[in-house]
Amino acid sequence: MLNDTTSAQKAQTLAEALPYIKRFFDKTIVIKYGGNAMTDPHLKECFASDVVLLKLVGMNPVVVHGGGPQINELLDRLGKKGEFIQGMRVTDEETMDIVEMVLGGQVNKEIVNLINRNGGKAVGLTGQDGNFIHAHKLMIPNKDKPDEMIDIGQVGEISGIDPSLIQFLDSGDFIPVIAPIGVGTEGETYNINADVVAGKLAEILGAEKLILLTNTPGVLDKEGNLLTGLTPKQIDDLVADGTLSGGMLPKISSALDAARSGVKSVHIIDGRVEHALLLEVLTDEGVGTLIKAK
Ligand SMILES: Nc1ncnc2c1ncn2[C@@H]1O[C@H](COP(=O)(O)OP(=O)(O)O)[C@@H](O)[C@H]1O
Ligand SMILES: CC(=O)N[C@@H](CCC(=O)OP(=O)(O)O)C(=O)O
Repeated sequence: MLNDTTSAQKAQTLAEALPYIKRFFDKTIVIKYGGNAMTDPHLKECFASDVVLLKLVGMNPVVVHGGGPQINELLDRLGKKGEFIQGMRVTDEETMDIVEMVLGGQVNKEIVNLINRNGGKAVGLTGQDGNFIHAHKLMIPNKDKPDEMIDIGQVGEISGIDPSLIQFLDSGDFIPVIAPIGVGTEGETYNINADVVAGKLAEILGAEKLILLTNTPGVLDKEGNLLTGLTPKQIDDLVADGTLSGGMLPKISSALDAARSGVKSVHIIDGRVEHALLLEVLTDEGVGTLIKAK
C-alpha cells in the first residue's frame, strides 16, 4: 500500500508532466537510439517503455537506430577490422552484407521486440521497405588534398525520403523503428550513418523534436565539461580545433542541419541515464546539449 507522501509525489509528477503532454500532443518526435547507448538490459527496457508512454499520451515517436558497435562485434568475430573516416564506416561489399544483417536483422528486431514487450506496436523497417529512403554513393572530401574525394565504398548520402509510409504508421497505433539503410536507383543498398537518417527524417516529417541518444552526457568541451547549448559558430570552432571528432562529427552536422531546417528543438543526450527520454520530453530539466539554429 502506498503511503500518502509517495502518492502525493506521484500525483505531483504526473501533474507537472501534463503541460508537456499537451504541448507535444500529435507532434512527431524523432528519436535516434545510438548503438553505444544500447548496452545495459535495464536501460533498454527503460528506453522501450519511455517510447511506448510517449505514444500512449498522443505523441508520434519515430525511432531511428544505429548499431556501430554491434557491427564491429560481428566484424571482429569474422576477423575483419572496422575502419572509419570522418565518422563514416568504410563499407566494402562484405561489410555491407554484415551491416544489413546486423542493422536490418539483429538490432532492428531486438528494438521492435523490446517495444512490443512493453505494450507498444512497433514496426521494423529499413529504407528498402516501400523504397522510402533513396540514396546515392557518398564521396568525402580529402582534408589533406582539398580537390580530391575519398571513396569509402557502399556508404550512402540521402537523395530523398518518402514520408508517406512513416506517416501512415504514425496515424495508426504503430511506432516505426528504422534501420539506416538506403536504396539506390538500381536497387543497390547503402550504409548510411544513423544520425544522418534521423536528422533528415526529422526535417522531412516536420518533427517538433529530434533527440539523439548517445553514450556521453552530451557534447563535451576540451576539459570534458558538458556544453548545454551550442550555436553554429561554436560548433565550427569545436570542429576546427579538434574538440569534436569521430562519431560526433556526423552527429553534430546532422543535428545542426535539422535545427536549420525547422526542427524546433534538437538535443544530444545521454542514453545511459535511466528514462533520459522522458526527462527530455516531459520535464524542464535540461539534459544534454541543445543544438541551436543560430
Ligand atoms: N566533444 C565531444 N563530446 C562528446 N563526445 C565526443 C566528442 N568528440 C568525440 N566524441 C565521441 O563521439 C562518440 C559518440 O558518437 P558515436 O560513437 O557515433 O555514438 P552513437 O553510437 O551514439 O552514434 C562519443 O562516445 C565520443 O567518443
Ligand atoms: C556509414 C556509417 O558509418 N554507418 C554506420 C551505421 C550505423 C550507425 O550509425 O550506428 P551508430 O549510431 O551506433 O554509430 C555504421 O556502419 O556504423
